[in-house]
Amino acid sequence: MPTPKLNTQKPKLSIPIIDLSDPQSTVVDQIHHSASTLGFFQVINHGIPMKVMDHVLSSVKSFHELPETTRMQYYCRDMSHGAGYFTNFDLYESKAAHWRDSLQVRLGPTPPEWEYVPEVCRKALAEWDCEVVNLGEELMGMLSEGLGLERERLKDKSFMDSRNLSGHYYPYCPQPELTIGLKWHTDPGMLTVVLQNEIVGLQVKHGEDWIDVEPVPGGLVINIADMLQILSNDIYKSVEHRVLANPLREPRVSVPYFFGPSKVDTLYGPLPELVAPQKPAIYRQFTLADFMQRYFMEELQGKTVTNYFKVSNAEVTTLGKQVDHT
Ligand SMILES: O=C(O)CCC(=O)C(=O)O
Ligand SMILES: [Fe+2]
Repeated sequence: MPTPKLNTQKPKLSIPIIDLSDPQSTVVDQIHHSASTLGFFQVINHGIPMKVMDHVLSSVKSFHELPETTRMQYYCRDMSHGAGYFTNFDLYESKAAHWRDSLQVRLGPTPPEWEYVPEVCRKALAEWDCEVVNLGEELMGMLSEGLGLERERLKDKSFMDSRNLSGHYYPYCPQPELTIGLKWHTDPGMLTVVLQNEIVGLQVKHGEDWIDVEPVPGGLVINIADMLQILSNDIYKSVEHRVLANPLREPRVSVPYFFGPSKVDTLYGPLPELVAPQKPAIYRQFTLADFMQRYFMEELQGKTVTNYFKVSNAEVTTLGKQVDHT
């Protein structure tokens, strides 16, 4: 009898789907587990009506499908009015061009000048902002609890008052293997909530593998970003992700909504509650201005920014303060 072949293939990992209508304590555990491992999860039964989600996706899609001359009225590569539209957002800096167009809107702390936001999207995006702010606070509350902190701790405005969204459009790419939709990166802020249509493309790094984030009807993708990894002293993981160029005729539409801090001169670092002599701070303190400057520098060099702010072994710290060896 032939010996049965050992199945050496690894089981296919998938991004967990968390049902927010499950009992709170289960949800907190599941969110804590996903945030500390893959750094990504999806939520369903989050309370945001499907109609609102569909409206956001369809209005973003409509904008990107307007005649070029109409779209170009909104073309703007800086965010001085709180809105911008650009093809290949990092065209002037990146080594590889991205096969994607993006509409970008800053929602907070200062609202956009709405006349600079494409008219077809105004209503849907304003409505989306209200819904996602609530969901974001809810999630932050549960992420706080997962760390054994007061529910309100991470909901603090100083961590989440910057709110931005992108309306990405990934059109059909004739040679998808030769380019990318969006290069690998980590998100700089605290937490990202991604609404995506039914076209797959987003992938998350896990070891040497890339895991597809399969679209789930009514689901929203949540990922931990760099600042939250740092604040949690590496308990939560900000994980690299990318989007493949779209090989399908149907466009891929996605709307990530980014929460983060906004005060450029406030000091950030691991929360003192999460630092103890046996759990020293992994990161030093820094200002948001330092952080953002580094984010773009490291990105250009193909590195993640969090490494840059790590305390070197010689300067192990306790209670978030540098230990003075002199
Ligand atoms: O398009 C997506 O699904 C994700 C986009 C993304 O990762 C980003 O804009 O940071
Ligand atoms: Fe991202």
